[in-house]
Amino acid sequence: MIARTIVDVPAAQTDRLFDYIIPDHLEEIVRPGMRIVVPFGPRLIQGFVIEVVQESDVQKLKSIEEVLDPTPVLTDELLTLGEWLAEQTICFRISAYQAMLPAALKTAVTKELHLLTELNELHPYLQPLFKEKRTILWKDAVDALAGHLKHVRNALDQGQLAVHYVVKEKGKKKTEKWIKLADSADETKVKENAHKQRELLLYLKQQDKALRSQEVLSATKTTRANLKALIDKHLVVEWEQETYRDPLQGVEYKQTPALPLTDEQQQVFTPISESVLNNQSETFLLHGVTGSGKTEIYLQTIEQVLNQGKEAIMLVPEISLTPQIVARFKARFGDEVAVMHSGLSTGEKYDEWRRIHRSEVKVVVGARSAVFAPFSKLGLIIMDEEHEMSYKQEDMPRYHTKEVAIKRANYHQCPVILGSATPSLESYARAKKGVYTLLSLKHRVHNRPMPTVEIVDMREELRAGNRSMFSTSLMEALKTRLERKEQSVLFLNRRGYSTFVMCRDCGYVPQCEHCDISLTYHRSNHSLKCHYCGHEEAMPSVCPECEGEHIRFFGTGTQKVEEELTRVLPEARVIRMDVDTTRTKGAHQKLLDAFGHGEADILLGTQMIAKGLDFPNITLVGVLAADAMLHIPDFRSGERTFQLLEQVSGRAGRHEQPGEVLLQSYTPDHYSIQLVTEHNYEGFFDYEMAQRRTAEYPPYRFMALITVSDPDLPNVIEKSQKIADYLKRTMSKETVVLGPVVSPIARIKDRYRYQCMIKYKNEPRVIEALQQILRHYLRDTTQGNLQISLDMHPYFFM
Ligand SMILES: Nc1ncnc2c1ncn2[C@@H]1O[C@H](COP(=O)(O)OP(=O)(O)OP(=O)(O)O)[C@@H](O)[C@H]1O
Ligand SMILES: [Zn+2]
Ligand SMILES: [Zn+2]
Repeated sequence: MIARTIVDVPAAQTDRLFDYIIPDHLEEIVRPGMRIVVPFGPRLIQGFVIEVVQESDVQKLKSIEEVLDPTPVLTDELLTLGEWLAEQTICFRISAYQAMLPAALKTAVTKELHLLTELNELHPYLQPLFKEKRTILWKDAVDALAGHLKHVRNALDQGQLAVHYVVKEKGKKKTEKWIKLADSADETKVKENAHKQRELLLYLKQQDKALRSQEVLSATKTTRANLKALIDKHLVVEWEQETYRDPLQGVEYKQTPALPLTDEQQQVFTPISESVLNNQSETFLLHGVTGSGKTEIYLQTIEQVLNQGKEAIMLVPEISLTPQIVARFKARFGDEVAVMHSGLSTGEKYDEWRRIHRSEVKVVVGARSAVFAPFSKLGLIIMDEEHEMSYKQEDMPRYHTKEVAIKRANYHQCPVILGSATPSLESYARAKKGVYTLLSLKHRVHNRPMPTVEIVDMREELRAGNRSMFSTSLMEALKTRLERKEQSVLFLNRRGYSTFVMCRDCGYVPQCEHCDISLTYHRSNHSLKCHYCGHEEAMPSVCPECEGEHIRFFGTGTQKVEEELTRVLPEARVIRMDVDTTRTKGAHQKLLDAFGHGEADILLGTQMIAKGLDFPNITLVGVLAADAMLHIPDFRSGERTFQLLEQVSGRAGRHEQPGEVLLQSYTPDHYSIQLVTEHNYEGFFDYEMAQRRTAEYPPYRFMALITVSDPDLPNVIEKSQKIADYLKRTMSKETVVLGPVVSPIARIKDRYRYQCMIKYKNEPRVIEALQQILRHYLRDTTQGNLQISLDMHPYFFM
């Protein structure tokens, strides 16, 4: 038998199947989706078995050296998905497969076999192995059983054995003592007057399953000595069992029942629920204003999926994967929930993944990569805050989570829900065209009012002599909250600072005359540059608009704001949340808890406080610089600004008390800011779509970004020019090829970077042309220093 294998060498030459002989003693065990160790040149490397076939065309094959997994880590579905992913994003298949697995599986892992039943129930071949201990090394089993591994397979299938993985570098695994009633428990061995022992036995009988020793002792208020007596009499068996590192251990979740849905909620719930019940692969776009109760809909849809015996993936952007969100899911579904996000240690992530892999949980709440959760009976995928950019992966494979979700849902014939108060233009446009089913929640739960939003013109403040970062109205509003003992949120957007130039007198920001994109300041030659088309101009010393002299670039940090805040409002208790204050584990939760318990009056923070917060006492939201993101050189910056402001505003007045929002801005007339005052998503959509149509940007066009880099500048210029020329020659007339131009980050790690962009509509040959470019420069990229990276639907133009 032959294993067709993808080997772990991420390179163009090795991005294909290699055949290996499956030695006889492994024949029963090797299946597609398992990791194996194979000889490759002089080395031994890892690989994934893709297919098992009878014959190979290749002569002189080598043999598989070792099998790393007793059961496949990738299902058939995920194997096919990886192939698709590699093609769509133009990456190596090995990179696609590795993106689907927890990092721990890329490193050395020891496998163990654990006995779950009585020794004598095992196949005679296996019994000697488990005579002395209930856990043995997988490797020892392979050595001892050469040729009879199929018995292990059968025992695994029958649930007599289980596979445990131990991440080597994480060292010690955690174990606990477990007990259960022995199968042939002869109760007459317990003396009449040994009440405690009898009680213990009775309890185990009633529970009729394996239990943690410690739990049983405290439930029956018995001592260890009593238990020991029963074990010695062979009435009870005890063993050590590996426990999972539970990232949420010690946190108690009170069970919450489903809330009766409001009429509006019911109206969107019905079609989704029909789709779930009819096993339809349908994509819903749930557009619901902030506080409209989208999460409750997610919860109840998941419940329905679980009732069908199926599984659900709940995707949340990394940044809003807050303890508060996790708590809402844990409170509804308890132990059925696994959590996956970057805050977990390698070991924890691995444990959560295994709980999914072994079908011990039915719901996973997680960031981007959780879309690959190895469920086999998937009934639903939800993507909350679907407009968030973090759903796009920025390293190979550069996939968008939404596309993967829809692909998987297609395979499993189940619905996808994309939810947001501010959907991406792409998704909303597709929903309007009927590609997705549009569902709307236009009102907050129980018709609570949306917060009132007011724009504060910071140019006026400057004119009136106020040079501080807080406007007079914001100070007033903060003071009122202090008096009323209500809470405020202050939001500082740090993204986008310091790259753009702005006039502080009139709010003017220099734009490229060809691209409608803010120009970027270049310190080195004191100039302004467009990163789409290469246009360059001198940095003005006075504002071309108002001739004012306060034209410069911009920047401030949360720490500075905090200092200023304590100076002007010394009586206010402030909690600051940013990357610095949330670095340690659990800090995020602690700060939010403190704020939730009313230990502070003001929560000051960055992006991480923009979403998911649901605190009843917040009645004021202040945004210090609403325009900060508006001027990032990216055609989506208007969209992002609207989305972010609408989301932050949504934190105010979610419960009984009404909310107020103040947006400080130097460009108060910009539509992305203006339309937030009316919470007018539709209006924003129409306006922005018109812009995109004129400038030929997505969703009217697709885009692809090609970045070329090399330590040798002339080489980068030459190669990127040739690539652009080739594309211009091969693409159809309507397709626009922009560049080559210097990348916004012109040099990284001594590599000079240039980029080209393609804007296309109907261009079936795009992927092929790009692959052709990669092939053409194969020698330069493997033997020289040249790098060419491709991003099919770019979200970052750096
Ligand atoms: N049917 C209901 N009855 C009573 N309260 C509800 C109901 N549905 C939701 N709520 C409550 O309304 C508040 C807002 O709901 P939720 O957080 O689900 O909104 P959301 O649309 O997800 O908001 P956002 O997009 O702003 O995060 C929550 O406190 C929630 O418990
Ligand atoms: Zn000006
Ligand atoms: Zn330009």
